[in-house]
Amino acid sequence: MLLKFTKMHGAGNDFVVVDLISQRCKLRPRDIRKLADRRFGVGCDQVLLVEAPGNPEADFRYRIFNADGGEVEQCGNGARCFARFVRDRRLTSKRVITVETASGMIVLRVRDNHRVEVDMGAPVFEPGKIPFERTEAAQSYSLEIEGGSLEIGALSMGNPHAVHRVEEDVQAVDLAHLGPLVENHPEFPQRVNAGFMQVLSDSEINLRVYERGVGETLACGTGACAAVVYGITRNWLQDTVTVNLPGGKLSVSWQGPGQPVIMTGPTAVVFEGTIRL
Ligand SMILES: N[C@@H](CCC[C@H](N)C(=O)O)C(=O)O
Repeated sequence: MLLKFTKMHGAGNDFVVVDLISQRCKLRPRDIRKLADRRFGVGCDQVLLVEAPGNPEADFRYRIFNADGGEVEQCGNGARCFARFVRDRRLTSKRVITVETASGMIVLRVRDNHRVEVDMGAPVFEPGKIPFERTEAAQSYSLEIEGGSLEIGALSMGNPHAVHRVEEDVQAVDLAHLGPLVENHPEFPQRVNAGFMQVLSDSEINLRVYERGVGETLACGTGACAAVVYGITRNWLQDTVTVNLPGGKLSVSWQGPGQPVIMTGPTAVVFEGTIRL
């Protein structure tokens, strides 16, 4: 089977985007892993599928697969690339696009200079909905790791996140070691994306994210939203924050509980291609 795709990235978080409206094809987990493979395939953190919506209120259905082949609920940087893709391919001419995801509807607003603003919806703190095996929601939790404890914030941005604040330079964190310990912690039954944030001021943070099903990424949009929300709930941050990630900058705003998180950032097309699966 020959599959057409577009390789894109948002602040270095890279994607293989596949239009399943104009071409018919059923991708199995092993096809996803091959597309994501940086040596034997195209290479990406996530494969994004553009499909016709099931819900009449949506313009498209947006499906997301991590590099390990698992389908997940949400991807913020991918959402921006999704908006650019459907406009570049003339699947829509709208600048405000509503998409259906596994965790509900999100709204994408196309701005100038290939930037897109995403309304990610409100963060969810109830442990059962993250899911996180604690009985009550708290501002922070102590997570047992290798006999010690790590203070984290835990919340869902449609997908699960744990965020830890470091006092030192975030580049000094041994993410290759700590990331998998947090990602696979038994109290997160569906695993978790693990963010490590350094607060530079009340409006700027540095962030590194070890993504569930991927490993360290150059940027994680939902991870940036989760870190800013956690920082605001702890009174470390004000309502609009610049997030510096290894691959670029995102802007995240949140007005407080029940309000949507708004994330803005860049999109880029790297190349288009065809692959035999
Ligand atoms: N890179 C994404 C998040 C992708 C999904 C994540 N790895 C998960 O398993 O939840 C983003 O930009 O949000």
